[in-house]
Amino acid sequence: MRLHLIGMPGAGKTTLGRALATAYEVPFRDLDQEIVRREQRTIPDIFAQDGEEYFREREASVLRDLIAELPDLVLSTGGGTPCFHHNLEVLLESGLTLYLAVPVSELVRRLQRQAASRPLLAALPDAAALETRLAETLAARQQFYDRAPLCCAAPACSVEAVRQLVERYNAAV
Ligand SMILES: Nc1ncnc2c1ncn2[C@@H]1O[C@H](COP(=O)(O)OP(=O)(O)OP(=O)(O)O)[C@@H](O)[C@H]1O
Ligand SMILES: O=C(O)C1=C[C@@H](O)[C@@H](O)[C@H](O)C1
Ligand SMILES: [Mg+2]
Repeated sequence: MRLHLIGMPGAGKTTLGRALATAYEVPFRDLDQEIVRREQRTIPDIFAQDGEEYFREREASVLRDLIAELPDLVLSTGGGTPCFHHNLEVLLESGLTLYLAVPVSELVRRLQRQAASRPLLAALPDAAALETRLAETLAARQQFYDRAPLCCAAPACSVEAVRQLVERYNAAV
């Protein structure tokens, strides 16, 4: 089984993905972490040294590599992954994709202390600016996220809740 998690930065894709992989007893990969491993530098460094376009190309190619390599996989994507280089089509065709939906107010709470490690959110002066940026980003990305066949909304999105969603989905198709 391949299960892909998509959603905004701070939605909990990495945290939940790791727990789901343990529960399903399949390998876990985090796309951001795989890019960092292969590039031997952090995401802020990649953005600063080579720009977002380069990052998006690496993201698209590492995504395709992981899917080709691992028939069983829980994959946590980056927040922007489904929105570039036809990655959403790749995700939809190669596994079951779940959108982890979290309100902007909750994302602000979670990301306030971590914005510096996320280049697209760095250098914002305060929580209000972070909230505006996240709301604009979500508005642009919603059309991609909404194409996932499964959606789980915070705070109900536990490992058990996702397992039930997947079970119901598989029984229905
Ligand atoms: N269900 C949850 N409830 C509260 N906080 C959470 C929950 N899941 C994750 N967090 C916290 O929110 C922050 C972001 O979580 P995480 O890194 O898993 O998100 P992400 O979706 O992978 O983000 P990114 O797209 O930036 O990689 C972390 O500090 C994490 O501890
Ligand atoms: O929302 C985004 O576009 C990003 C989210 C992170 O997961 C990283 O993939 C990177 O910082 C870009
Ligand atoms: Mg993550």
